[in-house]
Amino acid sequence: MITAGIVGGTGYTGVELLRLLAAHPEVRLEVITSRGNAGTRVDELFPNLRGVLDLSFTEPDAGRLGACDVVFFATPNGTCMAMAPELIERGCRVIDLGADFRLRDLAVFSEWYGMPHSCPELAAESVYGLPEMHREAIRDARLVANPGCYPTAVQLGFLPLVESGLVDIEHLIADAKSGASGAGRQPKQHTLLCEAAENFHAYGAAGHRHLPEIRQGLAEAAGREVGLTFVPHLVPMIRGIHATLYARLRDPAADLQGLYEERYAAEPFVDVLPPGSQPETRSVRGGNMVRIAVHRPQGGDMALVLAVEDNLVKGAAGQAVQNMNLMFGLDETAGLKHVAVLP
Ligand SMILES: NC(=O)C1=CN([C@@H]2O[C@H](COP(=O)(O)OP(=O)(O)OC[C@H]3O[C@@H](n4cnc5c(N)ncnc54)[C@H](OP(=O)(O)O)[C@@H]3O)[C@@H](O)[C@H]2O)C=CC1
Ligand SMILES: CC(=O)N[C@@H](CCC(=O)OP(=O)(O)O)C(=O)O
Repeated sequence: MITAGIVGGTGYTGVELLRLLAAHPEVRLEVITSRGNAGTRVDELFPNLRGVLDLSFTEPDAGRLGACDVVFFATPNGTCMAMAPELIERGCRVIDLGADFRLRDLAVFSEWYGMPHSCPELAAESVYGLPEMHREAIRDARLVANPGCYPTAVQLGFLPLVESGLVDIEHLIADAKSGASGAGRQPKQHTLLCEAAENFHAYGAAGHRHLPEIRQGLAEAAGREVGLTFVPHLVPMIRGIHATLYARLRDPAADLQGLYEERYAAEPFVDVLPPGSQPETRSVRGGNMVRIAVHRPQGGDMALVLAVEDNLVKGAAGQAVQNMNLMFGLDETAGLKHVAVLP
């Protein structure tokens, strides 16, 4: 059995990790931290875990966490980089669900996240945990940077087009919508029921912190810089991301359906839908699957890609478990085979 710890077990990604790891056949959860709830039983706070998890929250302690095989950070940005060096020194492997190790250029990190980076050496060795791009490197990584929720959907949606050179990569457009759990569990005015329900709006139109992360991944896939307009929106639902992606085709006769089916044929968590499909967020709710449909509206020269994921699963905790499975040589789908919840 692999022993696991979670730092930050009371946020939405933390409790989602608990749900997935409690049912994982190869994992024993040893430590789950919360400074604000230390001493409280996990199932007192989260009754969905009654009878499946006999643990209480503790203070984050490097000694106890460092004895685990793997430690997940489901914490605000800046937390993982403060603790990861000591844990890795103690021999455990680390998966950060936050953004501390996602960006290669640490000046770009500081610009978007408003903090200096405290461990550039670890940043240099960390692996960006998008298995569909970096599967082999993830297997050997000591430190994995789990991608952001929007970047997972947008990169997977664009990858086949960008890798193949079939589209104009200077003018990519990503129009994405997220449910409110993406904003985390901390109370914020814009996610109050009376603000978010019966309401719909864009945010971050001038620049969102996921823009440099998406650009970095797509540039790597393309072999050169890409131009991207990315606009996120908040929709009145709890879970789910829907990304509508646009790119101008350089070869309007290209077989887009065949391209996507071939690129993702061996991927356990990317489902390319039949021609003409329009995926719904509820088709991935609670599951680790990304469902993608590719269109060429009116047979014109624009490629239109529709991608849906659950922001808390493939966009966060599920992808983190997928990465852990790769790091420990397990079946990549272990603990992630459950079907989405519909309706
Ligand atoms: N929500 C989403 O859809 C996604 C979120 N993420 C990322 O995952 C991370 C967690 O997100 P989310 O679950 O929404 O976060 P929350 O803000 O809801 O939860 C934060 C958790 O971290 C703990 N925590 C906060 N500060 C510290 C600290 N300094 N040291 C140790 N523990 C701390 C908190 O517990 P306590 O204060 O009691 O210790 C709490 O359990 C974030 O980096 C987020 O950006 C990534 C992808 C998607
Ligand atoms: C709806 C909503 O507010 N979503 C969050 C993004 C989700 C997230 O947590 O992103 P990181 O993992 O990079 O922090 C936002 O736009 O800030």
